[in-house]
Amino acid sequence: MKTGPFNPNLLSESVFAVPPLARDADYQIDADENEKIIRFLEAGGVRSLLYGGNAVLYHTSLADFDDLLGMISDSAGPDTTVVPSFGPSFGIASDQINILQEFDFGTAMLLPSRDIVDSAGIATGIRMLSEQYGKPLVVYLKHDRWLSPEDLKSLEDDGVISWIKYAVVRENPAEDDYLREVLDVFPSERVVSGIGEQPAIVHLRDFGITGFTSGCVCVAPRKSMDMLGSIQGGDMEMAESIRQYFQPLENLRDGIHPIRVLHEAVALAGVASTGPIQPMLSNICDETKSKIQTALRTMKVID
Ligand SMILES: N[C@@H](CC=O)C(=O)O
Repeated sequence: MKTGPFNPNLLSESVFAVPPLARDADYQIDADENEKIIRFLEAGGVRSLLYGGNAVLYHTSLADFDDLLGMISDSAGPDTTVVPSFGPSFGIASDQINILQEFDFGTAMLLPSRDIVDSAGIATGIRMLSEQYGKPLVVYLKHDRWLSPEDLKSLEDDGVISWIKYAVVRENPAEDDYLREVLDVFPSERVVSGIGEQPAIVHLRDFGITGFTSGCVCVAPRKSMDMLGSIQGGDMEMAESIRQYFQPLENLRDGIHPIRVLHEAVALAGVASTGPIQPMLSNICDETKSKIQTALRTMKVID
């Protein structure tokens, strides 16, 4: 794993893969299977990994968190940057920082929660957690106006934000007043589109933000990296064709459940055996599996 302070220049150099987390039959983190996912991504050119929602870290125990950090530190290649996520509750986040401090990650992302929070309180939480960690944190904007632009600006002025994952889902990503307000107070070079390939062209081309995160990259890393390169090189026709390439799987994720479908898709694509998913989620049924196989065939990921 690449260690040392997080370098924001990396945000434009690789798609940020957001992998599922493989577990064995006893629900323990399966280091071998997770390493297969990491090697597959690295072989496709990916150099940035974000363990968060798709790894269901919202529900992880402190012991699992420790195992996870050990596993990803050991498994990621020397040129691969890894960002783990923690939280979402303040108390758990604070306990997890004690564990994070035993490892050499450049930053970590606070998972968002919509319940029992308000903007000023979230800002206080981010400030205190960053101070405890001694490093700036990744802020995950998943819900509209979760953090006001004023609070964001004051956090940026205090130097506690590493970068922002912007993932507020809009029917039309081109119409997004909150994203414009965020970009009025925070540098676009440190904002990453956080909803996969589908809104990435609009976010990068029209809003000028930097890179994108993706779950689907875990079944076709080279394609997703090519999409990033096409957008950056101004070949929007190619970028659009790759966006459409990912649609069959993304449509299933949108229609059923993005995390549960990705967890199985990675297994059905033959990348690694992902095993049982972390409770409070459940593995998908056979009917959904066969829909995923059809999508993967359309994408030519499997025969
Ligand atoms: N939610 C997106 C990007 C990751 O955060 C996905 O899973 O594709």
